[in-house]
Formats: sequence, C-alpha cells, structure tokens
Amino acid sequence: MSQHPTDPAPYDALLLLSFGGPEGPDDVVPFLENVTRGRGIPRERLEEVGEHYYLFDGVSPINEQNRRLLDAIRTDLADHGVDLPVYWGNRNWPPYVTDTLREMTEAGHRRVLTLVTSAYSSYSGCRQYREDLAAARDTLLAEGLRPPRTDKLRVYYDHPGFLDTMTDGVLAALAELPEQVRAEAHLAFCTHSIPVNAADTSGPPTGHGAGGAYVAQHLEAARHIADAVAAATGTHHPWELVYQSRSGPPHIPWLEPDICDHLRTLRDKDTPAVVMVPVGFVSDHMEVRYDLDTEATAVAAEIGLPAVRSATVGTDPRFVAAVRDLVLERAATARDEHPVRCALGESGPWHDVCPVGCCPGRTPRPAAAGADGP
Ligand SMILES: CC1=C(CCC(=O)O)c2cc3nc(cc4[nH]c(cc5[nH]c(cc1n2)c(C)c5CCC(=O)O)c(CCC(=O)O)c4C)C(CCC(=O)O)=C3C
Ligand SMILES: [Fe+2]
Repeated sequence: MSQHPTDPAPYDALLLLSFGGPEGPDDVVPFLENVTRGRGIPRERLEEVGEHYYLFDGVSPINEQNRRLLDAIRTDLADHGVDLPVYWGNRNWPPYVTDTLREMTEAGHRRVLTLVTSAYSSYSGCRQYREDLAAARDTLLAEGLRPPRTDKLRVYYDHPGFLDTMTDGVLAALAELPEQVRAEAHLAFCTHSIPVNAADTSGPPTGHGAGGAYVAQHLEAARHIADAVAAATGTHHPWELVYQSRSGPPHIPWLEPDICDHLRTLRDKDTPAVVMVPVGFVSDHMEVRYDLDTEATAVAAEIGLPAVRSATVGTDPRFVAAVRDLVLERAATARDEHPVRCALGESGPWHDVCPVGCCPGRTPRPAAAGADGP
C-alpha cells in the first residue's frame, strides 16, 4: 500500500503506546486504582467493572492483543525493508511507558514516533497519551537521562487500512445472520461514551462544538463503512452511532444512546436483526469482549433480537500495513518531502502535530508531541 520510500529517518524507533490491563485476579484492583486515580469514578462503578475482569479470571485481553500487534508490526516492517525497532509501553499496567522510554533512552534512540491504540481525537484517546509521554520524559530528565523526542502519528480512523478492514468485518458479520433478516439488518456503530463536555471540546479548538471532533470522526467512519457495505451488497442498511462503557458520576452527562438501550429501541421498531460494529476500538479488549460480547449480547438475546458483532482491525495485515504507511508518510513529512497522505472520508488527513488547546483535559498538564510541548 505504501508509496513512500522505506527510509524511516529521522525516526529511529516506533513506540506502541496503549492502555494496559490486568494479567490476573490480583492485578484487578491495583489496575483499576491506576486507571481511576483522581478521576472521580464512583466506588459502585469500580466494583462493577472489577466483576467484568473477574469473569475473565482477572486477565484483560488487551495485553495479549498488543503483544500480537507488536509482533505483526515488527514482521511487516522487516518484510518491507523498513529498519525500525518497535517498543511497547502502557499507561496503566506494565510495561509502563516510563520504563519503556528509559529502555529506549539507554538504547540511544533520539527521535521516536508513537502509535497509540486509539484511532480518534479525544482527551482519553489522544491528549492523555501525550501527557503520559510528557510525564515519562520528565521522570527520565529527573533521573539525569536525556530522553528522545517523542512525536505521535496522526489519528488514523480515516485511513483505508482501518476503514476497509472494518467494512470487510461488517460484510462477514452480515453473512452470519439468517438470510431472511439480513437485508433489513441495522448497523449499530459502537464506541466508548465520554462526557459530553469532553466530546464538545475534542479536536482542535477551532473545530469545537456539539460533539467535537470525536463525534464527527466517528460519524464519518460509520458513514463511510455503511456506504462501502451498500456498494458491496446493493443494500443500504440503516445505521446509527451509539455508545457504551459509560462511567463517571450519574449527574454528569455522557454521550448517548447506550448500546443496550438502543437494542431495545430497535426491538420496539421491529428491526429484525442488528450488527454491532465496534468502530471505536482497534482490538477485542475488555470493552468489546464484555460490554458488547457479554452484556449487549445478553440484552439482545433477552429481547429476541438476532445480533452479531463484527471484527475489530486487530492484527489484520491491512491495518498493520496502514501502520507502516503512516510511519513512512510521517518520516517523509519530517524530511520535508510532501508525501501522499492516505485518507478516506470528508475531512481529509488530520494534523500530524496537535495544535495548542487540542482535546483539553479537566486539569491542564504538560503534553508531549504537540505544538505546545516537547
Ligand atoms: C475514549 C476511551 C477509550 C477508547 C480509546 C482508547 O483505547 O484509549 C477507552 C479505552 C479503554 N478503556 C479501558 C478501561 C477503562 N476505562 C475506564 C474509564 C474511562 N474510559 C474513558 C474513555 C475511554 N476509554 C473515560 C472517559 C473513562 C472515565 C475515567 C477517566 O476519565 O479516565 C476504566 C475505569 C472503570 C470504568 O469506569 O469503566 C477502565 C477499567 C480499556 C482497557 C480495556 C481492557 O482492559 O481490555 C481501554 C482500551
Ligand atoms: Fe476507558
């Protein structure tokens, strides 16, 4: 897919930066404490989420997914003659990003490109990772080390390697539905709910407004996939963007409708079947395996609505090739070469460097890889 030269310079390493998850029952409480420190999550919500993890013996699927992605990216880069070591670090569980960045510093890396496991603009999916990078750099500086510069790849929800892979997943899911309900099946595009205020301020300050970049990007991805499905099947399936995994205190509004309420609404409208499309996520981690495959699937069964869940991109070779394309594109841009920047949908490729005020958090904190940070 990549038209770019295979030279990753000026970058000398790639960092896969993710959320992290527990590896066993004893890890669950400390993991949840890491995630929610200072974030005002009610105790009942934490106990409930803990139970989701215990259903899976305390093991989140996310770390294994990231190990596989790491392997797949390494193999793909090597197979295409791209000489770039790949590292992995997390926000909330080992390998912690600070330890990984220390290892990268000690290995002599000076300019690192970062791939985060979120495809969209939001505080949780973009700026918070940039804050993690800044905090890691500050820790290393305080240790007397000289950490590398850390840049971040642009949000990639509109890259063809992401959207085409999602589209094929929806086509495969539709094929799993009984033939008599397939043509009228509804597509429920699912993503993580976030506070309405965080959505409204997501993306660059100039684009803030109802739903912000977060909702706009998801709608664009969903519309593109729905259109591509229609082009492939000749059937225009009705669709909607819905939300899941709501957290936080009940008096603070979060994006709605929730997928479980949405399923009931579909049932009331005599919709014959639904495909849940996890467009907001890049792998089958807990929000997909529990919130969709367990909870929402149980609701669908209870109300007698045939439901299937389509695939996430995971380690699909087209997604892994998209990562290579994004890396080589960004390297070429850093060399002032004006490369082709692949993007489907209406907004075109997003910024490489987050502008000042992009996806603000509740408390201002230093963030790397933006116009306002190292
Ligand atoms: C936008 C978004 C993504 C998608 C982008 C991305 O992928 O980064 C995401 C991903 C994830 N969220 C995850 C887990 C959790 N998220 C929580 C809490 C929260 N998420 C939020 C947002 C997001 N979260 C928000 C606004 C909160 C409220 C607290 C706060 O403002 O920070 C909590 C606390 C308990 C709860 O309240 O649910 C947990 C345990 C896991 C790991 C899954 C696994 O273990 O496999 C993953 C990939
Ligand atoms: Fe989350």
